[in-house]
Order: sequence, then C-alpha cells, then structure tokens
Amino acid sequence: MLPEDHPVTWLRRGDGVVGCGVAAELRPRGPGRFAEANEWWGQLTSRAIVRSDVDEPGSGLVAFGSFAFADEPGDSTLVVPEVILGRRGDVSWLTTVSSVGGLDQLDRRLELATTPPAPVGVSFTDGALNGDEWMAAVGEAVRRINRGDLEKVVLARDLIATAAEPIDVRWPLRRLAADYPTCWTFHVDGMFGATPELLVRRERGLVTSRVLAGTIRRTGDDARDLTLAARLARSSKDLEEHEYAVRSVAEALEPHCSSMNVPEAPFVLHLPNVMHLATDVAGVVHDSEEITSLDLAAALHPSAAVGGTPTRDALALITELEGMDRGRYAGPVGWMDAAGDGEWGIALRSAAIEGDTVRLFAGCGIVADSDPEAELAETQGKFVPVRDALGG
Ligand SMILES: C=C(O[C@@H]1C=C(C(=O)O)C=C[C@H]1O)C(=O)O
Repeated sequence: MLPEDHPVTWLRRGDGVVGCGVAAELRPRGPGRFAEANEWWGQLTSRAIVRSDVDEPGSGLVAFGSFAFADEPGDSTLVVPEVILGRRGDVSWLTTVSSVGGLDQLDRRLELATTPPAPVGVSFTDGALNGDEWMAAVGEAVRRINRGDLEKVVLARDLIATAAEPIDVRWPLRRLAADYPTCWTFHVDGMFGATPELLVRRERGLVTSRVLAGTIRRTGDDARDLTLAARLARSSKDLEEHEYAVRSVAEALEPHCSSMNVPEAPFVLHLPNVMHLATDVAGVVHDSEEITSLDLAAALHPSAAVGGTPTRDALALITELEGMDRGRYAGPVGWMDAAGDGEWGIALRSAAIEGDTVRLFAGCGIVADSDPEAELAETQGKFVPVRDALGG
C-alpha cells in the first residue's frame, strides 16, 4: 500500500518502482521539455552522494516523469520522491533521499500508508466531443486519408467522470494493478492508468520497445475471442496500421543501435478488455554513455501508434479535428535512474485526476478503410480499465 503523500507508481506483475513525497521536482514545458528534463537530471545526479547495496536498474536515485503529448500547450513533470521502493523478482530495495531526515521520519511517513477509500457517486459525461461529433471527425480523417493527404492518424476523445468527493488515486491504482497485471500501472502527478504499450526500456545497454496498433474488443467468450484473434492477425487494415507504428519505432531507434531485432509479423496480445497486434522490438545501444532512456523516449515520441504517418501531418490533423488538449495522455510516462536506464511507457488507458474530476482518454488509429462506428466502439473498449477502476 502506498502512502497518501504524492504517490508515484510504475508496477507490472508486482515488480517495479513506487515512491512518495517530493525531494525535488521540475516542470518543463514546450518543445524542449525532454532536453530540459535530461539536463536537470544530469546535474542533480552528478551532485548527489548515493550509498547503495543494490546494483539493479531503478536502485539509487530515481526520477518519475510524465510528459505532455504536444509541444504546446502542456505541462510535464519530473519528480524525485523522498522514499522509493523497488522490487525485481527476489530483490527488493528501499531508497531514502536525505531531505526525509532520517528513519524516524520514514516510519511516520509509512504510517500514512492507509487503505484508500472508494470513490463515491461517480457519474460520466461526454468530454470535448460527443459520440456523433467524434464519429464525424473520424469520417473527415478517412476522407483526408483517401484524398492522399496522409496515411494514418490517431484520433482520441475524452470522457469526464465526476465524483461526489475528491478521489484518492490509490484506489484506481490498486484496481488497475490487480486487473491488468500484464500492463504497466502508472501514476505521476495526477496522470494515471494501466498501459499495455512500452515506448522504450533501456537496461544496461539493451533497449526494448513493445509496439501496439490494431485492436479488437473481447467478447468474454473464450472460443469466440480466439476466432477474433485469428481474424485480427489476418486483417489487412490492422496489419497496415501496425506496420506504420513498427516502422516509426524501428526508424527512431536505429541511429542509437549497433544491432536490432524487428520481428516480421506481430503477435496477438490478449488483455481483459481488448486484443492488440503487438511487436517487441529489441536492440543493443551503442551510445548509452551519452544518451539516456529519456532521450530515446523523446526520439520515439510521438510514434505512429499515437500520432500517425507522416507525423507532422498527423499532428496537425489531430489539433484540427480532436477539439481538445491531450495534456499528458499518449505522452511518455515512466522512470529513470542515475545511469539513465529506465522504462517509459505511453500514457494510454489513462486519465488525469484533479480533485473530484477525472478526465479519461481513448484513441484509435485511423487508416483508409476505418469505419467511424467501429472506432467509437473501440474507444469504449479502451475506456473500460479506468472506468471500472473508479467503481466502488
Ligand atoms: C491510442 C490508443 O491506443 C493505441 C492505438 C491502438 C489502435 O488503434 O489499434 C492500439 C494500441 C495503442 O497503440 C489508446 O488506447 O488511447
């Protein structure tokens, strides 16, 4: 259980890093947000004195970050918690950052690790666009693609949940971690969710990325779901959408890798709510002395899984058609240690929480033969994780 004081989370199957308190924080903005964060982190870690008995990525000083999707507008956060707990298999560690002021304070802090209360009186309303308006935007995107303006664009929409009282984020986090064990459950500064998509992980010179694109809803009937999974694996529309996403990731990683493995065909990733076409890309980085995992995330963002192809045209169309600010939705979220190793996911199946209001986000890749009604249904499937996690 996490303490109430500024909890941060990055968890998958019980492994990961969590923390609380704020020892240091940066709020970078604009197109230089990643570079500013890297520079700040480099200076901070070079001044720190670290004593550690553990030699695992994620031990010692760790920063958690959540970055805005777009260059403008948008706030991003990089935060160094006062207390960090890590676990990887049989190894666990606890890191305290000196401003905690000794073990007495730590005890007091951990006493705050209470059970969070369930949200009360939650109701949902449309966000920027209602269902019909959003389908019209998808129809327009399909027209532009067929006219030859671009190849793929990812369009998202939001849904607003309002509760009778402020929501304790630890409640949905607990539910998400339990219900979506193969996803990365995250929370940094109000942005939370359980993402199935790993933008980049860098550990000791090895880099991996899990690319998703191409989705089908699950029915709850296992036999039917298997038939649907086979259909997804053969669907030319989904394979095309997927190919754009894999290519964008492979091209962005290539300059940093001495060797790379990009599987030729995707596998089908089964989640409780949806199934995705998935490809795990891996490589050996040759520049880990100069380049951090956050630099790699910045080079990969926005991949065609959340932007489109070509990127610049897709971003312009997103601004034109979505009618909302994505905030940190679909931006990089994760952690990094002093060596620059870290894991950065894409903030999907996610929401922004502020007091009694939670803004949920979901989007879909649109290609030449996308059907607006099917895409709307897909967003509903993608809202399910956070929606259910807000239930009592
Ligand atoms: C954009 C989202 O998901 C992305 C889009 C997908 C698709 O269009 O098939 C699949 C996985 C993600 O890469 C989201 O969940 O909001």
